[in-house]
Amino acid sequence: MGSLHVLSQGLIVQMVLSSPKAVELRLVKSPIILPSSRASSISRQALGSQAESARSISRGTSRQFNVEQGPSSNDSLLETSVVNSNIDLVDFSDALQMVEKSLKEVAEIKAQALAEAAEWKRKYEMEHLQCLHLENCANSSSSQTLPEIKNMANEVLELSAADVTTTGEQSSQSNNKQFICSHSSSLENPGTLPKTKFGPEKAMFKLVWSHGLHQSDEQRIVSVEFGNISTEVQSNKQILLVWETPPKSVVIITKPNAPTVQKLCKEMIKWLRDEKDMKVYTEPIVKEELLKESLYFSCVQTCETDQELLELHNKVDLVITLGGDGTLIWAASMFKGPIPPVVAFSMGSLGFMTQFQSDHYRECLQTVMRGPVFITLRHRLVCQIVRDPQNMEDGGPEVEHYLVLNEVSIGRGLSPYLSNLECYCDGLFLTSVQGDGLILSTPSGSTAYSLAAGGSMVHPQVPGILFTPICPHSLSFRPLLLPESVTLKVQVPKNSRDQAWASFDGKSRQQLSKDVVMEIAPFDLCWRECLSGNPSCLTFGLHLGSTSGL
Ligand SMILES: NC(=O)c1ccc[n+]([C@@H]2O[C@H](COP(=O)([O-])OP(=O)(O)OC[C@H]3O[C@@H](n4cnc5c(N)ncnc54)[C@H](O)[C@@H]3O)[C@@H](O)[C@H]2O)c1
Ligand SMILES: Nc1ncnc2c1ncn2[C@@H]1O[C@H](COP(=O)(O)OP(=O)(O)OP(=O)(O)O)[C@@H](O)[C@H]1O
Repeated sequence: MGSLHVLSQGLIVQMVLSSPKAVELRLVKSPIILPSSRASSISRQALGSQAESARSISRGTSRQFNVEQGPSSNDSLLETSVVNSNIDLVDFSDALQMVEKSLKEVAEIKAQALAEAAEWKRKYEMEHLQCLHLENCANSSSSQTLPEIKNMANEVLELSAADVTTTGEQSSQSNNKQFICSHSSSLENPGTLPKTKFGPEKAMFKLVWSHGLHQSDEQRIVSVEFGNISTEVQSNKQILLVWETPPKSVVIITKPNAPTVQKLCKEMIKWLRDEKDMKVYTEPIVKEELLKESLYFSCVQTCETDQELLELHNKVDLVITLGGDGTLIWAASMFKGPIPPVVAFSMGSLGFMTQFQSDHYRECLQTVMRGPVFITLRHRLVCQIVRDPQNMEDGGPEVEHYLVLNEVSIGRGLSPYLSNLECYCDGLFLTSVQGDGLILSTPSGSTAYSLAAGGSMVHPQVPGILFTPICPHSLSFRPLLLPESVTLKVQVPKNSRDQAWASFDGKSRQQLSKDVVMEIAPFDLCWRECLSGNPSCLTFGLHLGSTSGL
């Protein structure tokens, strides 16, 4: 059988492959320490002439070394064997590299297959859930629950997710980019648009992991299942949005009653229409104001009905906000499902989430429209208020739901008493909050009200729900950071002295009396959207820098 010599710390060890499964190690000469310079010069000289014979050894042919002759062997014999050992090591290392490369290829193919399988599973599950939901609807017209809302959202997605495929197959196309999703891969002929329910004006884009400078920074998606992406290592990467077809339509959301904002809005519309040939949407009230100024603005599109507003995400490629954080929150609240990428220009007082300078809007929009650009994916929470119909006096809706980008806050309102809120996490009793109230916040909202109440600042890429008490009475209660997968329930107990009030991103105050239950869960369309490759992806907070703002 074959034998291989290894020089290790001055010892020559012979590895003898005595049978296909057994390797025997023999110490054949010890200790011989060659000066490294000498050994390497011998190696270099010998490499050319010995290479072929060494290769034949590594291939398992019959060449043998004479070093076993023992102490009587002369120096040149030893040097030759050392040289041969080095050459063997080179070949051995080459072979190992080939094995490693093959293993990597196999792992990549496996990851692609897993991703594909998971996507099919996800589609099957979505269809299954849809069927269940339709059956439920047919069986009863009872009040909606949170999972039902999610199902409805999924239905919206399913409608939108025709003709799309996910990541895997494209990943080999680029050496330094890993696809998260694409929604153009089903296009057989790149010149034709896919048969989706989106208007032809909707642009195509894909999301890719942005790699660092080093090859070792590569991330691989190993599992793509029901809205969850698992990677081999934790993601610390920015995500790149790459346009596959140029964006063609934008909606501009403006802060009201601000003359500078109105002025810029007009200027921006003209630039987008005349120089970029873009379709521009605004809110109806903004269009009315514009038309008072000039008939030129009759080209501006708007959403007159609620239904049109619901479908806006299918029509626009970008959302532009002109205002402060409040305007960005307002823009988010307009979209009940996915949100197209948002470019937020700072024209407010603080502008924590509005990082683009309005003075340079042309350069900025040009860069965004050209792509690729970094994006931050931000999650929202869906909050549902469920009222007991028997205790309802005014015949209002039994179930109401709200989407928040920042937080839902529950407080004592004008009541002089401590508020008392029973909190459950995934159905299990968590705690009873006694104090001024409680804030349930997203990582985006962690820098807003929650921060003022002593909560931690959480980077938007860290998934979680912040559970922050407001002025807690008990010293034993502290802010918590919960996983984003949980569903929280908050209830005013029967023995509470007064009712509570909930507000959503600082708006839409709702009374929470003792019969009311409030459920809060992540509105997890975000990743799901990306994965399903929906062109109207819920990507949020487009930015040009390499860091996302905290
Ligand atoms: N004590 C407080 O700090 C407090 C009290 C009530 C509401 N708020 C926050 O105000 C938000 C509503 O904002 P608005 O602009 O419509 O109302 P607003 O006009 O009253 O502004 C509130 C302030 O909060 C800032 N802000 C909003 N979202 C932020 C975020 N994610 N990170 C950092 N700062 C943020 C705004 O820039 C603004 O300066 C609510 O969601 C709530 O978080 C804070
Ligand atoms: N398009 C809109 N329609 C109705 N209300 C809006 C609209 N845009 C913003 N608002 C509201 O106007 C208020 C002020 O807007 P915004 O927060 O953007 O300005 P600001 O307070 O000057 O800036 P900042 O939030 O950065 O301090 C907010 O409460 C917001 O909800």
